[in-house]
Amino acid sequence: MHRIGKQFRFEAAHSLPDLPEGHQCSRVHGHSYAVEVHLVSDGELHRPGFVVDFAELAPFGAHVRDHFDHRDLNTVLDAPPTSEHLAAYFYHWCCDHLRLPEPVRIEKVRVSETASTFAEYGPVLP
Ligand SMILES: Nc1nc2c(c(=O)[nH]1)N=C([C@H](O)[C@H](O)COP(=O)(O)OP(=O)(O)OP(=O)(O)O)CN2
Ligand SMILES: [Zn+2]
Repeated sequence: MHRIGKQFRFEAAHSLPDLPEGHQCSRVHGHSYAVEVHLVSDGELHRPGFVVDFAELAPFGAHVRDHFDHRDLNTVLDAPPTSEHLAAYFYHWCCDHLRLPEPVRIEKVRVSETASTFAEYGPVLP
């Protein structure tokens, strides 16, 4: 199997509802988010030796830039803007919008709010 990925970064604010009183994340605060899109393929490489050109992920970068960078994430997502909900949203966006040749698949999307945390979302493996 070949695995490739690309990282996208954006700055945004959020607050998280339904947390115990006094929890620091119930206050509005910001993160420098990192989003990684991971692709996997068990097919042949394409010249000059690509699973796909990383440039095929450019539409995702544009979506992140246009709709997430320097935004209040509570007004962007329909769900509380946790790392988990963001990872699921980005995974489904990539599945719906990226045109990837068979047998290339989106393995998972990983979202990090900080250098020490992450959440991943992808299909259940057989
Ligand atoms: N499972 C999750 N837990 C938390 C999330 C989340 O999205 N998923 N988010 C938060 C907050 O957004 C918070 O800003 C980040 O949490 P945390 O890394 O705990 O915050 P710190 O940078 O202050 O971490 P320290 O190690 O305590 O410095 C919370 N939890
Ligand atoms: Zn936060």
